[in-house]
Amino acid sequence: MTTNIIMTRTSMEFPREQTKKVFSFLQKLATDDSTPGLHIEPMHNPADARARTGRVDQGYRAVLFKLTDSHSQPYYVFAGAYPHDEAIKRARTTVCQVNPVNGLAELVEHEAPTQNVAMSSSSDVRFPGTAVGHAAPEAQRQPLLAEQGITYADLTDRIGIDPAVAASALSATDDDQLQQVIEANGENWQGLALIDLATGLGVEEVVTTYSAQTNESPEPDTVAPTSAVAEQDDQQIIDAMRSQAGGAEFTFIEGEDDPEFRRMLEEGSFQAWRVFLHPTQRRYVDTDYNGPFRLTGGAGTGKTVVLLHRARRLARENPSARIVLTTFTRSLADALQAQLIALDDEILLAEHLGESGVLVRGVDQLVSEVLQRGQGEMSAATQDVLGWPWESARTGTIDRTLSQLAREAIGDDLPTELRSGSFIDAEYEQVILPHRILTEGDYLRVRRPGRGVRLNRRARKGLWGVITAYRSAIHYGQEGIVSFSEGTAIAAEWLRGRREPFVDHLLVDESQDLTPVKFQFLRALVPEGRNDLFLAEDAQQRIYGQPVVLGRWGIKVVGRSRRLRLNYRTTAQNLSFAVRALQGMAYEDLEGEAVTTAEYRSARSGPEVRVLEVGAGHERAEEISRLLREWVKASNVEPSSLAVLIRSRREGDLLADQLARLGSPVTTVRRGDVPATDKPLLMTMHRAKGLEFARVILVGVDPDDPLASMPAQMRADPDRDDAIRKERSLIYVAASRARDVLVVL
Ligand SMILES: Nc1ncnc2c1ncn2[C@@H]1O[C@H](COP(=O)(O)OP(=O)(O)OP(=O)(O)O)[C@@H](O)[C@H]1O
Repeated sequence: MTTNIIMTRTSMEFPREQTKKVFSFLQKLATDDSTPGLHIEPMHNPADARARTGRVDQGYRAVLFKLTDSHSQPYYVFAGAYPHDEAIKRARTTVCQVNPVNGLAELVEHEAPTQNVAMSSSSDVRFPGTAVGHAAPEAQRQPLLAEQGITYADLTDRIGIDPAVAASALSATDDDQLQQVIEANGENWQGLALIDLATGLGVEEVVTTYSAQTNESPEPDTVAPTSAVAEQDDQQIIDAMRSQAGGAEFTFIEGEDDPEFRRMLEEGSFQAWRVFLHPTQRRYVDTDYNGPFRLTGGAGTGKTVVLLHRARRLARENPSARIVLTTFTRSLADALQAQLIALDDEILLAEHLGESGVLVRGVDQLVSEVLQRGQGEMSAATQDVLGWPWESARTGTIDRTLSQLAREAIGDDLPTELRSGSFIDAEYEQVILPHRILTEGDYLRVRRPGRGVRLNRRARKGLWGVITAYRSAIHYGQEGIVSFSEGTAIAAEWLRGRREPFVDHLLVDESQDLTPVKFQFLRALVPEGRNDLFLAEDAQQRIYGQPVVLGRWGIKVVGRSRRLRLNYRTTAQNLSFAVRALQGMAYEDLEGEAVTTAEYRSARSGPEVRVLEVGAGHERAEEISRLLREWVKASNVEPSSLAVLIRSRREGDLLADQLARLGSPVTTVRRGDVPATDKPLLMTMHRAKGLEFARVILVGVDPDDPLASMPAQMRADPDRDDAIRKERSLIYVAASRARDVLVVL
């Protein structure tokens, strides 16, 4: 008989070489559970009579739970594939149930996790008889959770955590110990709830997050918590798994034709992010907001994943909606589009502004399209931005740039330290363009909050002289050719004057890198309303531009902005190395609020970050070549998931030549897409933004001095504090690209 398969979030984590066999096993199981060779067998003396094992190959077994619904339809919960003995042990000791406290479906180990976590003798927490460990010298420290006032009863009676797990968790005195408890218990909702508590989330909020009721099941009655696990019938468990809250851990494969199943078999891989969202991520995907909403979160917390799911949700709800998904650059937008298709290959993609479906483009591409649409109608907009009426405008290369003119500025009105290209470009983009300043008088009066350097009257006059020279250069240059930032401001003005909007819902990734004119443009692109603007940002990953406060540029965020805290990408070791680069530096988000890293956590652990001291030049290239060869040989990593990240393009080109000569050729990634390749990748740290790799070699970074790799000319920037902030962010961005292994040279 055809069976339904229910997959669990962590069930797909088996060695790569088992993938084909496991998929083939699941395919046969979905067709008929009596297929010869599957060997679906019950257990001797199991903790749960529903437990079964099935034969994947000679040495591997699948762990399953067989449920039968009220129409006698069979369901198999696939709980993973393991070497024979481990599979038997897991099948005998795991229970499939509805948690009696919170109504969530779960697979729990019946035996207490045996943790050697030290228990504090000074704790006033009462542990049950199964408590583990004894007071060690180190245990004089306060247990981590008790320090926040969290009690055993909070964990077990209010949140629903297993008593033995709660006891072990309460005795952990630091993050590492808590991590051990979480890993020993299998990566389930209980671990996620403990991570949330450790990041400072209150018990009440954790109760709300991990509860079947508060996550609005479509049929709340059917997933009501039961008082006795023994009374639960299979239908109850199936309903709990099918509820919205259950979707964080369980997914239903409805026969062989199920699209996710089909793609899993075709692609030979299973991607958890497409299916299992953290309850907090799910909330930001599904909630409607009356106005702009801002989602913040550290590197790898799944901001992009939320945006993709949200775009799909909006598109499914209203197929005629015009949805735009945008980000800082064109290549990141291309990557977003590829991920969107990976999430849903049937999604309707739009080609142009104003079409139904999801249009995925970089902000500059959107600006170009708007300028194109406005041909012949731009005179009011160009008048407001540049001071003369041009019917049309398009972006292009300006003959005499601001930087050149600043360097050439004569006379003593412009102090030498302000003759920096990056400073005057920033002044133009951050102050002059967004305020639409057209005269010296306006510039002398304008307030410049957020700009690090104060300017007196004389300096402002000097700078205005450069701006005037620049604007005459464009005026007398090729008519209608403007820079990208000018084009963005002009497009924003033109959109403001139009009645017919092009967009219903706008979703923006990497918002921290956008300039004020880009925010003005985005605000003008979508009319105010329900689900109009959804911005994802991480202030600590800002490696371009200047700090921006949204409210100043017409974007009024609705309610309190929200934060994702759980890092899905990197191991705890890599994350902790990455955040070290930010220490001692203050960061503010798009609403001017301070950002800290204290609450970031990773659910996975891995090897320590290796820091190797090697000389520059040939020695360095040899070390990298040795590491890459070693990694390529390891059978479980694709060469293209290995990356070498370096500070400058010039250094990168040199290194690529050296590596080729040493017999370790790499593919250098410049602008544009990441090419398909069977070689390891080499790129600048800037270029790696938004990407991720299994293993990373970070070249030329000193962990004790994150500014050591900062180019000399940047140290001389008049806005030095901000340049330093960005340099630290760059190391944070680069180091947080590594999923499993990070080596720093
Ligand atoms: N619910 C989830 N289940 C499994 N994996 C997830 C989940 N959410 C995110 N991930 C994975 O975590 C990684 C980081 O996700 P994503 O790129 O969305 O994070 P981000 O916050 O946008 O990161 P960054 O700001 O560093 O670019 C990806 O590999 C993604 O697939």
